[in-house]
Parts: sequence; structure tokens; C-alpha cells
Amino acid sequence: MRVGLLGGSFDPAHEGHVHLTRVALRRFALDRVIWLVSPGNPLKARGPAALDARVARAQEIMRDPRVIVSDFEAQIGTAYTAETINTLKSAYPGVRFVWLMGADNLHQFHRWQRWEDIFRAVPVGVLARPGWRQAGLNSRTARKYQHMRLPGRSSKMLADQPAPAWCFVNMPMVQISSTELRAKGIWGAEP
Ligand SMILES: Nc1ncnc2c1ncn2[C@@H]1O[C@H](COP(=O)(O)OP(=O)(O)OP(=O)(O)O)[C@@H](O)[C@H]1O
Ligand SMILES: O=C(O)c1ccc[n+]([C@@H]2O[C@H](COP(=O)([O-])O)[C@@H](O)[C@H]2O)c1
Repeated sequence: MRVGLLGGSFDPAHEGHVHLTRVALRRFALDRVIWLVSPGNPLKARGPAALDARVARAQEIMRDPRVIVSDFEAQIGTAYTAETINTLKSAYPGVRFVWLMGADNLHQFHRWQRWEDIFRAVPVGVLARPGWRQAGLNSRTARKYQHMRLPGRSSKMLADQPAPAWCFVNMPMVQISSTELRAKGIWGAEP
């Protein structure tokens, strides 16, 4: 079983997340994707809306039987991806996990706690995001692991590669962000 993990604030979830997930399922030949709704991104100063509200909204918007919306990180009491991945790998040793993220997160990935451990733990699938392609591909992480990069045309093999391995996939861009939705007042619940 190949399972993609999409961590996010989802404050709120939007069409960009849905699109990324559909592309990832196809391009990385995944059986399932888990949306890990974060208790709070450790690098974001602003606290997100209440977890239950973010989970409920994510469940409303992502209607695909292959996708599970989860508050797993709150259950295990962490907001750190390295710990989440270690816990999941120990609990499900037979599953091939792939960490999924947009190119904006590749850009600042070296600021994540134990970021090199994450790359050593699971293959990483990166999806294009409007305005972030070059910054992602020129990032410290991309440069450090340039020799472990799988070409986009081989993306279906990513889940079966031993880590470290990563793949950058171009996709039709969806110009939307949670920031924009909050600014428009479409979502503004306080925690
Ligand atoms: N439009 C999009 N295209 C590609 N990737 C996206 C898009 N929107 C979000 N993502 C990716 O989905 C993951 C979760 O994103 P997140 O929940 O932070 O949404 P966001 O729109 O980036 O939020 P915010 O604007 O508050 O920073 C991240 O890895 C992010 O890169
Ligand atoms: O582990 C870390 O240090 C870390 C630092 C920044 C972000 N993350 C995770 O990256 C994911 C994307 O976050 P966000 O806010 O961009 O949606 C989410 O699961 C965060 O918890 C994790």
C-alpha cells in the first residue's frame, strides 16, 4: 500500500489542496492520501482556527474515498513532521509512505525540525505552486539532495524508492491560498 501524507494548516482547506491531492494520487501512483490537519505549523506565528472546524471544513471539501482527513498529530501530541512520520512508520511498517508538499514548503524546508531525517525517512513528492517553482528548485534542500531527484516522468516509481528520494511534479496551477480566503473574510473563525 502506497500512502501519501499531506500535512497542512488547512485554515481553511481549498481547491488547491484538492487539486494537489488528485494530481499526487495519479502521478505518484498512490492508493491513499491522508490529510494531516496540523495542530499548528511551528513556523507560523499566527495560531490557526480551531482544529475541529478545520477538520470539518476539510472533510466537506475533499470528497474522495481514497482520501482520509485526520487529526492524527493532535492525537499523538506533536506538530513536528519528523515525529509524525516516525510514529506512522513504526505503527504501519508495511506501508510505503510519501511526504507531499507544495513548492513553497520545499523553499523553506531546511528550517523544519530534523529536516534531513525527514528526507532520510520517506520519499518526498513536491508539487508546483504558482510563483514558487524556481524558489523551490533553488532551495537549500533541493541543492543538497539534487542527486536523489527522480525525473518527473518517473514519478510513479517514487513510492518504491529507498529514501532519500524526491520528485518535483509540474501540474496545472491553481492560484488559491488559505491566506487569500481569510483576507476575503470567507473564513475567519478564531480558535
Ligand atoms: N494552490 C496550491 N498549489 C499547490 N500546492 C498548494 C496550494 N495550496 C496549498 N498547497 C500546499 O498544500 C499544503 C498545505 O497548505 P496550507 O494548508 O498551508 O495552505 P496555504 O494555502 O498555503 O495556507 P496559507 O495561505 O495560510 O499559508 C502545503 O504543502 C502547500 O504547499
Ligand atoms: O516539523 C516542522 O518543523 C515543520 C515546520 C513547518 C511546517 N511543518 C508542516 O508542514 C505542513 C505544511 O504546513 P502549512 O502551514 O504550510 O500548511 C504541516 O503539516 C506543518 O506541520 C512542519
